[in-house]
Amino acid sequence: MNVSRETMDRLEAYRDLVLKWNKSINLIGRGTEADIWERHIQDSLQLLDDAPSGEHWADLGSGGGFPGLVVAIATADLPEAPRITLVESDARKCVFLREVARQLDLNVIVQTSRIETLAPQNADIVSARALAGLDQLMGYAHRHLKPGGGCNFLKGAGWEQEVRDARTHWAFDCQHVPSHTRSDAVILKIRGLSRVE
Ligand SMILES: C[S@@+](CC[C@H](N)C(=O)[O-])C[C@H]1O[C@@H](n2cnc3c(N)ncnc32)[C@H](O)[C@@H]1O
Repeated sequence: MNVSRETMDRLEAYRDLVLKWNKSINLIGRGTEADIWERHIQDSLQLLDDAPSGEHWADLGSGGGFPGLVVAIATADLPEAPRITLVESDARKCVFLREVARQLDLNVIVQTSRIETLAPQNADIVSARALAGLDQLMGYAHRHLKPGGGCNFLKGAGWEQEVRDARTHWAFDCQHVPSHTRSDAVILKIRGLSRVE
């Protein structure tokens, strides 16, 4: 996707910080370092279609910041950049996330917390990648979504079965968009999420 020179500079600075900190904290798999641009950054940028200005976006289990911090960087220059909350239980990863936000001057709040115990975030959009199966993910997201809000999940192979399984406990509309970065992956856009009684 096309991004401005300023955004590209920030993304490159973020990439360098991930690679530097990855020597001491497990932010991304070592085997994916050489491929960080496509495998992690471009992968996360795919969610940008759903980052309208002025909204609250909560990214669950952010790890090293994928996809939430990438969305924050790519929207930083919008007149009303979305407010982005990164939820991560690992305190060391949160130190990293805060340091990136400070260095790149991002509109980001980092919550060092388990998703299940954090006060409801009332988010317009909830995102996650590589966190949990869809059924469990919906339980996490439901707690933090405002009425009418939606979920954008990056999902790998097996996503169709996950959607079928999740329908046991959840009612929802689901659109899937094929990933540009991985042939077996999709972006799942979930709307109208409610618990099946
Ligand atoms: C496999 S990593 C994925 C990280 C990132 N989303 C990515 O795709 O690179 C999952 C992350 O979620 C965090 N996590 C797992 N369960 C959590 C929970 N219940 N509450 C908060 N964070 C959690 C872990 O500490 C870890 O950093």
